[in-house]
Amino acid sequence: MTDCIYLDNNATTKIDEEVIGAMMPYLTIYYGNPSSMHSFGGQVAKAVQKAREQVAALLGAEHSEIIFTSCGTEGDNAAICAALTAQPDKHHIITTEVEHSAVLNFCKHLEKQGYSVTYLGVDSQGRLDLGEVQAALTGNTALVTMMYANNETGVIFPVEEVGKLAKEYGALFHVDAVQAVGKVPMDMSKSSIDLLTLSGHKLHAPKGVGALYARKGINFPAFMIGGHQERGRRGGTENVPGIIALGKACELAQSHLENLSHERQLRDYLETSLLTLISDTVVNGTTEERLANTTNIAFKYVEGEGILSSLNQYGICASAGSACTSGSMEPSHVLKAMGLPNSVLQGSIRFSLSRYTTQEEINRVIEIVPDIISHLRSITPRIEDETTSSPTKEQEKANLIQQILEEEVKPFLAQDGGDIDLYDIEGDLVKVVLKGACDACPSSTATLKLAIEARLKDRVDPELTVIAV
Ligand SMILES: Cc1ncc(COP(=O)(O)O)c(C=O)c1O
Repeated sequence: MTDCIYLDNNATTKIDEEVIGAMMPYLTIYYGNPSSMHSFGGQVAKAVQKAREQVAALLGAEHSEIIFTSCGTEGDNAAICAALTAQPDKHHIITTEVEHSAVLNFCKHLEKQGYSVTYLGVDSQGRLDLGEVQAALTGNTALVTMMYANNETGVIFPVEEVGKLAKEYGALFHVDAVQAVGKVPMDMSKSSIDLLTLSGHKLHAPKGVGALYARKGINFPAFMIGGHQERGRRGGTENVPGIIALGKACELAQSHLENLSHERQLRDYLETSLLTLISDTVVNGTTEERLANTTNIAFKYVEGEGILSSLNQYGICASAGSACTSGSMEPSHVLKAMGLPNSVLQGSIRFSLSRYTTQEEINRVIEIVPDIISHLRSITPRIEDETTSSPTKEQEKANLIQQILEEEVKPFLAQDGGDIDLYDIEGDLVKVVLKGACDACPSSTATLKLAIEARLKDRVDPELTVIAV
């Protein structure tokens, strides 16, 4: 299928024709290596430099502050690593529960390495509480990392205010702006942001290229260690065609920033029409601080998967939950963090528009969706909100770990006069404080840790990690 009504632009975007035109010669004619000493490579190095300036211009940054990467995930991981490596004495990170997995899963990984991470929640509108950010900051906080705009709801966080708070506590501030760049004007020269990630395929450049902004003066140890490329901050021969494409895409995005009313008007028309025509329909996330191209609508009492597959039959592409989690029946972690009821969690669909979306396409969607919803509501059992919430998989896992620690490990330790003073279960990480006979000897603590870990891995989940002190 090549011809569809594409309303899934937060997942990826169509490559702009001008972008293709700019990059093609670097796939065919100008294939030199920018590191080469000869002029065939030198002209490519000049083109890469121009692209760097185009990216910098969109961000209001200096060209030396731009590091090319392979994608948003790499940018997020590299920025977080750099911030932590630059401050080896600090071990605390603040992030939010609604991040993309590129940040969320990396933070979970860092917890296993011994970092402590605070995951800030959001309210039912997907908004962050600045008071909670302030309360979480300490002198030990190395980094605050959060998204500019949410990929599922489009809700925009007050990043400048968060950055100012982070500064007060001497913490670095990284922003995952993968969804925001090209949709929100930015000026790093006046910003409180230290590190910022963007990804080419979200702004009409190809997949496989991205960029990271690192404020001048920030110690940025290399994430990928190799050659001297990117001023020694990211080794490896550059993805030249991708970089040229990204530069052009940023130039085009900059000129389009003034025309975002196109997406906004179509999005508002789509949203208002669907809410008016279909009963039991709500918008997820605040409609105040929100990306112009995104609407996340809950069609209550039906399954999102059913809606998507019906839309697909009409050639309409949308999304239920983020692209990386769709395919599983688990409701979106973003909507769950907003504390929304089951009926809303199940039937939520994200429509994300672009500058290519037309009025005719939106009219067609408005024509089709009410029929789809009324048909699905007539043939499927109504999804009700639970009065008492059943435990999630995470809760079930935590309950089993608790049971094993209480009923098996504690009696075992007690045989030698030992006990567990405290334990804490956070996802796949179990922290255990041993006491009594066990705390006298470090080697016996290490042996007990291995024994507890082996039992939990065997009985609960092989991914579990135990820290015992
Ligand atoms: C907010 C956000 N951050 C990071 C990423 C990851 O970007 P990439 O797909 O380029 O790795 C995405 C992709 O959907 C995203 O929406």
